[in-house]
Amino acid sequence: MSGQNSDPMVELKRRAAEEAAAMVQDGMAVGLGTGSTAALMIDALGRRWAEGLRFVGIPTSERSAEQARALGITLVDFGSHPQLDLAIDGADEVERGSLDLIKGLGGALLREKIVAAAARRFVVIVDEGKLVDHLGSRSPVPVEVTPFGWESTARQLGELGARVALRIKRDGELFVTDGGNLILDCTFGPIAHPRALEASIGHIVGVIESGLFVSRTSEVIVAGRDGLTRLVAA
Ligand SMILES: O=C[C@H](O)[C@H](O)[C@H](O)COP(=O)(O)O
Repeated sequence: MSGQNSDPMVELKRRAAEEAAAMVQDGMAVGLGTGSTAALMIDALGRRWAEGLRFVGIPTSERSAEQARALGITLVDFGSHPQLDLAIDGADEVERGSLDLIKGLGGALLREKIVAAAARRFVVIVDEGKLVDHLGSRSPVPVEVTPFGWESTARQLGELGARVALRIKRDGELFVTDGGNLILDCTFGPIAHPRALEASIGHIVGVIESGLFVSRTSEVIVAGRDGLTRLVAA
């Protein structure tokens, strides 16, 4: 994930990632997101670590833990750090205005949501293609469910109006999360009331967590062709 890339959008994402990484200060406890954009941010933090910055990180996935460990970053857990100063992560969709999110196309939504909920500030880094007027316009809502009874859980998600697909990897194997669970990708189309939908999904037995992140975002750094824009929730 590190190194230079000639794709101009990757370069812009790298700048957004560096801007977010610059928010980390000595002594902070920092949530480390998951995905291609978050990986650029962890790389940027690795460079700052090499220059002498010292902080502790809680990773949102085994992938991010491995990357951070390889860079020498000290990792901790919630036992010693139940509250974080800052969490930085990517997203699959960002709703203009509210800055509500869909996350979890990479399958890390549960740990990401726990980390975001534990952080005083939650900063999101995306390219401009992730901005939408209504969540669900392009992305399904990933829902993490227990393997036991997933078919029944899927049926109930379908009753909320979703087209439900069990996530399968390219090699044909089941996608299993870091927590040993399954993902149901739920296509609702444009979502008029994300908060109500998040609550309805959360009430279904067998659901562990959904990828709807409502009222959690402090700031979004958007990488666009015209440069970086910082958005704060309306
Ligand atoms: O589970 C994955 C995460 O929610 C990612 O933050 C999200 O999928 C965005 O990833 P990327 O930066 O690779 O588009």
